[in-house]
Amino acid sequence: MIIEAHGLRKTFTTRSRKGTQTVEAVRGVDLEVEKGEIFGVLGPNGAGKTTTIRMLATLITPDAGTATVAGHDLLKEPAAVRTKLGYVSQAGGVEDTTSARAQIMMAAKIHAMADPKRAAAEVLERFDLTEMADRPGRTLSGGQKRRVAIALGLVHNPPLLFLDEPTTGLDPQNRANLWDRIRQLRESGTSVLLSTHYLDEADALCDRLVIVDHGQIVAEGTPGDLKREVSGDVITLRVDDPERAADTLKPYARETRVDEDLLRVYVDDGEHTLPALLRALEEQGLGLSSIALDRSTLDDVFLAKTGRTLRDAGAAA
Ligand SMILES: Nc1ncnc2c1ncn2[C@@H]1O[C@H](COP(=O)(O)OP(=O)(O)OP(=O)(O)O)[C@@H](O)[C@H]1O
Repeated sequence: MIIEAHGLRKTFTTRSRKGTQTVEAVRGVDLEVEKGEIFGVLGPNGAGKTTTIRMLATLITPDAGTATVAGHDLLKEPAAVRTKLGYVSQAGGVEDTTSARAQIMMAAKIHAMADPKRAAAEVLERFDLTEMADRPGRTLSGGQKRRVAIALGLVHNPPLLFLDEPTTGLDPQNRANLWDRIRQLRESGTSVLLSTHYLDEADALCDRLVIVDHGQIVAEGTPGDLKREVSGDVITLRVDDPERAADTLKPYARETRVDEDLLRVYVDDGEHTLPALLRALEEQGLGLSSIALDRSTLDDVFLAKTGRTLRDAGAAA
């Protein structure tokens, strides 16, 4: 196990002229991350993902809880933990005026590496950055900057890398490219803990994940397990009277959910259930304007656990 955390908590108190405001950002989080896996923390904006990562990366101290990170006690041996991890923040931390090479060499020196020049050259090559390594940071594209940020986090070859929302703001091509690079990290033996509010990212990239909402874990497992737990298929119907349609279709479904004029029907086998559903609606004289059959997604898991979709919860799914 590369991370084992129990009961992590963090409350922020801010004081302003309007008074004191308290936010319980993380409310008792347990995490177990295996060596060599890509582990995801999926949740909407403000769910507590960054706070959780920052606690595990020794950047802020938990109010309660214990953790062992890369073999060291988080609270008693923070300096030792720090030598074992790379941390790439949401903002990325790439400077505008200095070159990627200079920034990475500086990071190598901070980590007291024997040959900073060589270490920088190696990691630049690994991330296909050699060609643009000597240009000022501001001249790099969004995708290139993100690669430099990850290279900065990896220059000392840590066994564990934290990536806070690594692909936010990237176009689809750069996202796919970064996903491949994160997978390559796993292949080279690096354990990765990443946060994301993208369902497809968690689904495509993570070996296991937790879904967090309001500072708590609401579900945990492999993407496949989580989706199976919710149900096999989702039939989404646009009907005249969704509440009455839900009552009509209940006998055929594991679960039904009404979301404004949409009715979601969770079933084991959509293809074979669909004809019976259509007959039942027709018998009840319920008008139907559209129908879709999909495999359940992680958003259905989120919906089942929290009563909201990730989209409703404020994330760009
Ligand atoms: N330093 C701070 N002071 C006060 N409140 C904070 C601080 N840091 C985070 N919070 C609050 O704690 C809650 C959790 O924030 P956090 O950044 O961990 O969420 P997140 O899941 O990473 O969200 P996002 O996806 O938007 O980054 C939010 O309500 C946030 O406003």
